Amino acid sequence: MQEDALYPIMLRLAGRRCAVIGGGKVAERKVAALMEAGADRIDVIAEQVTDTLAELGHSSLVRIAQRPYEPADIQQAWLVIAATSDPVLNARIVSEADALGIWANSASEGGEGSFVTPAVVRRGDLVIGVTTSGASPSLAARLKLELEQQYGDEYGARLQSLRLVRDRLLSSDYVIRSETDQLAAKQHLLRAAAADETGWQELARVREDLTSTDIDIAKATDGWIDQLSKQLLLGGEACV
Ligand SMILES: C[C@@]1(CC(=O)O)c2cc3[nH]c(cc4nc(cc5[nH]c(cc(n2)[C@H]1CCC(=O)O)[C@@](C)(CC(=O)O)[C@@H]5CCC(=O)O)C(CC(=O)O)=C4CCC(=O)O)c(CCC(=O)O)c3CC(=O)O
Ligand SMILES: NC(=O)C1=CN([C@@H]2O[C@H](COP(=O)(O)OP(=O)(O)OC[C@H]3O[C@@H](n4cnc5c(N)ncnc54)[C@H](O)[C@@H]3O)[C@@H](O)[C@H]2O)C=CC1
Repeated sequence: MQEDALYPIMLRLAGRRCAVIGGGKVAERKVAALMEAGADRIDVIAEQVTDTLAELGHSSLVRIAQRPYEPADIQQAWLVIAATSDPVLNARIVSEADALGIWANSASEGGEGSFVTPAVVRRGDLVIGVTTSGASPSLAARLKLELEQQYGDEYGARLQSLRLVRDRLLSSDYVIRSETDQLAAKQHLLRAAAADETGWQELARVREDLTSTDIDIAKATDGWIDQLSKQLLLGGEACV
C-alpha cells in the first residue's frame, strides 16, 4: 500500500460551515464547487476578492471578510480550504485546522491537509470525482472532460428511475411471491435494473408526461419490476 494513498469519500455539506481563505481565481473555483455540492454557509476571508466572489458575497450563502487571515476565522468551520497566494500561510492554516479536527485542504501543496479536491462530473445524483493524487491536476481535468462525453445528462434521469425502483423493491411491504430469500431476489432484480437500458427510459418518459397523479409513476415502476421478474425469477412474478 502506498503511504500517501488517498481514501475517497463524498461529504454532505448542507448545514455545515465551510471557510475558504483567499479570494483569487482558485478560491473562486473552490467556492463554486462547494456551492454545487450543497454548501449553504461559506465564509471567505481574503485581502482581495475577485469580482465574481464579491458578487456572491451579496447572497446569504457566501459571507466575505475582506482582511488578512486570523486563526479565529476557522474555529467555527467544519471544512477549510486554504487558497491564498502564500504557500507558507496555506500550510499554517491547514495545520491549525488539522489540530482542531477540521477537514482541511491546501490549494498550494497537495501533500498537506486532510483532503484534496478532485475534478468533478455531475449528472443529477451521479457524482464522479477524479484525482491523480496531486501528480497532474491537468490530467484530472482532462479525464473529467472525457467522462463528460461518456456520461451524458441521461444518467440523471436513469438514476431517478433506479431510485424509484429501489425504494419500491426494498420497502418492507413489497414481497416477491415465488421467492424464499426475499433480499437475495430483490438484489438480483436491482442489479438487473441497473444494467437494463429500456425500463428506466420508459419510467423517465412516464415521469416527463406526468400530468395527473403519482399513480402513473407507481404503476410504471411496478411494471418495470414485473418485467425484470419475468425474465429473472422462477415464479416470474413480483407483487405486493
Ligand atoms: C493537490 C491539489 C490540491 C487541491 O487543490 O485540492 C492541487 C494542487 C495544485 N494544482 C496546481 C495547478 C493546477 N491545478 C489545475 C486544476 C485543478 N486542480 C485541481 C485539484 C488539485 N490541485 C488537487 C489535486 C488534484 C489531482 O491531482 O487529482 C482540480 C482537479 C479541482 C479543483 O481545483 O478543485 C482542478 C481542475 C478542475 C476542473 O477542470 O474541473 C490546473 C489546470 C487549470 O487550471 O486549468 C493547474 C495548472 C496546471 C497543472 O499544474 O497541472 C498546483 C500548482 C500551483 C502553482 O503552480 O503554483 C498545485 C499545487 C501542487 O502541485 O502541489
Ligand atoms: N489547487 C489548484 O487547483 C491550484 C492552486 N494554485 C495555487 O493556489 C494559490 C492561489 O492561486 P490564485 O487564486 O490564482 O492566486 P491569486 O493571487 O489570484 O489570489 C490569492 C488570494 O490570496 C489572498 N491572500 C494572500 N495573503 C492573504 C492573507 N494573509 N490573508 C487572506 N488572504 C490572503 C489574496 O488577497 C488573494 O485573494 C497559489 O498558491 C497557487 O500556487 C494555482 C493553480 C491551481
